[in-house]
Amino acid sequence: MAGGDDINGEVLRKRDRVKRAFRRLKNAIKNKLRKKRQKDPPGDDETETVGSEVEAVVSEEETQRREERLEEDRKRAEEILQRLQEREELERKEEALEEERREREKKERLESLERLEKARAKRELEENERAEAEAKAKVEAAAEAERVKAKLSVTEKEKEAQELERVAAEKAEQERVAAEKAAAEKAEKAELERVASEKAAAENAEQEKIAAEKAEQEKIAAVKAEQERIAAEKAAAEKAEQERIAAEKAEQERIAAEKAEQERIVAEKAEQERIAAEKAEQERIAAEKAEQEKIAAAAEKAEQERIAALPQNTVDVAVIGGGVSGLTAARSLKKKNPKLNIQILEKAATLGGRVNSDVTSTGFTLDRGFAVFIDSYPESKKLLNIPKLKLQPFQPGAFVVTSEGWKDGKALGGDSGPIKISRVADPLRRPMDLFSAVLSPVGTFVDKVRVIPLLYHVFKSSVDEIFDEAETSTLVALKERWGFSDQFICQFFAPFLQGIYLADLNDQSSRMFHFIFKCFSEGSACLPEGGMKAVPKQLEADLSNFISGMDIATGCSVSGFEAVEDAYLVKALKPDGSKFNVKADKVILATEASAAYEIMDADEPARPPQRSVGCIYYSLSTQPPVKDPILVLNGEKEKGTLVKPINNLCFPSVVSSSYAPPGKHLCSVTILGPTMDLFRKDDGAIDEEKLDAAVRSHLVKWFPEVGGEISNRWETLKVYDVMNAQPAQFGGKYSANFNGGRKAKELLGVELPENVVVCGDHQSSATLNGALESAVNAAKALL
Ligand SMILES: Cc1cc2nc3c(=O)[nH]c(=O)nc-3n(C[C@H](O)[C@H](O)[C@H](O)COP(=O)(O)OP(=O)(O)OC[C@H]3O[C@@H](n4cnc5c(N)ncnc54)[C@H](O)[C@@H]3O)c2cc1C
Repeated sequence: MAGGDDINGEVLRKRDRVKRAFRRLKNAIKNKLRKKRQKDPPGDDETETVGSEVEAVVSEEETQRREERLEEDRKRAEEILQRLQEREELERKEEALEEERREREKKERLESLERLEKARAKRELEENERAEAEAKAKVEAAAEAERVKAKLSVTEKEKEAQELERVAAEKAEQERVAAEKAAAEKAEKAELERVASEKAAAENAEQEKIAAEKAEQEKIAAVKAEQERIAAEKAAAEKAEQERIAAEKAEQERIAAEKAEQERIVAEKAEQERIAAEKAEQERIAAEKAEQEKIAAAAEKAEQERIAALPQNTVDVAVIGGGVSGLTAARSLKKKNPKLNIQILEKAATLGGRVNSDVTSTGFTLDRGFAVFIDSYPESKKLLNIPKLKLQPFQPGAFVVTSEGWKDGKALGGDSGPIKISRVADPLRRPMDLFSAVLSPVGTFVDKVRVIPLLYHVFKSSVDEIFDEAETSTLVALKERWGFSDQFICQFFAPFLQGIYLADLNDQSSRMFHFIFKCFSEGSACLPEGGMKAVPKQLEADLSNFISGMDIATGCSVSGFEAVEDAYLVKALKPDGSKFNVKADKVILATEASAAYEIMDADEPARPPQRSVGCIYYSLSTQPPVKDPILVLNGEKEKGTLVKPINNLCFPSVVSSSYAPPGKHLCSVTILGPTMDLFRKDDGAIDEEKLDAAVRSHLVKWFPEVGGEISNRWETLKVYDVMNAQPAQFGGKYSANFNGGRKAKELLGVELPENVVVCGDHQSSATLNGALESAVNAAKALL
């Protein structure tokens, strides 16, 4: 029995242990749940926080975008709120599930406990029943034993019966013990089974508990994971939100910066616009001012022009051009009618035109191109006070430089021979030269004889008769009419006449040849004291004798004239560009032909070609190589080349000492226009150094005895390059003529308006005489 109590006690202890274990498990679960709730309380203020943060970053300045953002924030906040509510709901559901689970577990445990209690009660009951059965069996066995004993005592049989009874009792006892033992074993087995079952149940329960705990843990882990997920989600959402806010903030900052930049740009632009507007305004004001000034200036200019257009001088006659023809025309008019008011308008700074000279600072007089005054010019003799010019004559004839051999008037050819300088004499005027003239190597003896009929012809013929003759070229006249040899023409006539007419003998008129030969034969080539400018100076001085009514304006270039009322307004410009207008009843055009065409704004149907010439002056401190006042001609066959550029030369200071200061001499070298052109540079100017070198080299060949002087000591004073020196007057429509042969009312094919006449060498002959003559005719025509 004691063993059975132990078993029962053990079962009860085990049951208590199981109960305690369940209680601990239950409490542990409760604690865990409570702690979890304390640890993760539901976050009610999240929405507010997010909302406030959202609100905090909202910029007041963003209007539309801000509203949009607010709307987005609001939606986002709602989403978050909804998510939180969902999470709360989820948690509530989880709690309910948890509660339900707990209830279910509790119920299961209670049921389990009830089952265990019932099993225990059943087992107790069975134990009791078994104990009662055992006790009953014992009582019955005792009663049987008593009955057997009672029977044995009666008889042997009874003894035997007793023995049997004892054996039976013993057997029964053994059986009882065995039964008890079996029962005990059975009970023990049952107890063991129960214990085992309890153990198994406990283990099962423990495993279930562990499983439940594990499940709980898993659930907790799941919840935790879910919470973590939610937290992560929340963190991610928060992070995303923060990032979004940060991005938004950055965006806002960017926008703000952009806005600030835009504002700055706008402000800058506005400033620029303001400056530009200011500038434009200033420019407008300036332009307005400029316009006003322009208007004022234009008005002033118009006024000036109006005033300028008014004639500065109102005269009877305006003479355009202050060369010898213009001066002579004015003087002729004044002599005929001293009451006339005359205005001379001259383009250049000085009067005289092509007859002019410069005086150097060292006292040399340089005519602007070699020129001579021929004292036998008929018009000069009439118009000028010849003695007053203090003319100094050249010796008649010339020195001629030759270098080639000739035979019977024909060139021998071959190389140049030795240089010879020979005199070509005029034995009629210098009988002492007869002998040398005959012996001179220049020309043949026949040539010297043939000069006599030529001289006779020009002596006996008047100028009119000469100009009435049939006109040929000079070359034709020399060769065919007078029969001169090539040698004589080449050595004498060519350089002599080309020096006067600046053109080939082919391009010179036979009339002009006869005329000039007559003048040279009857008179002398002279140099006035003080140079050729003495001629216009005398004319100018004559004009100044007229006390009134004679105005001379130099530096006034006439551009044209127009008829105004019954007069002409002659328009001129002063050197400073200001206008100088003259109202004149009558006009004399006394310019070169080209200028006259321009002033008349006329076509130039017969504008004559112009001849040009060059001249280079040297100063020398020693005696000149030619001591006579004579012209030196280049009689070489080849002339007018780069190495033989000289056409003729003279020493003016030997003719007239006034041309050079004391102790000095002046050498004048003439180079014809075509030869000058050989020394022209690309810009048209003369390469003076090159020309000078060539001339000096040529001079050294002519005068080798003073070659060193020429090369080293002669000083170059000036080079004159005279374009438009003379109009060509042969071969064209308007050849040279004489004594009013050409009307002063017509400018080489251009009819002139009423009260306008023209004069100048182009109207007569291209000489000083022609210019004077044309002036007289023009004056006559005007009055
Ligand atoms: C280098 C040289 C050597 C000469 N040698 C000799 C010689 O030895 N013997 C001889 O007889 N002749 C010689 N002559 C020729 C002689 O000098 C001229 O035939 C003569 O001077 C012509 O005079 P002119 O009045 O007709 O013309 P110019 O003397 O030319 O006078 C014309 C004037 O008009 C002016 N003029 C032009 N245009 C205007 C304008 N728009 N408005 C106002 N004024 C204007 C000019 O400035 C000039 O002063 C030589 C000429 C030159 C150039």
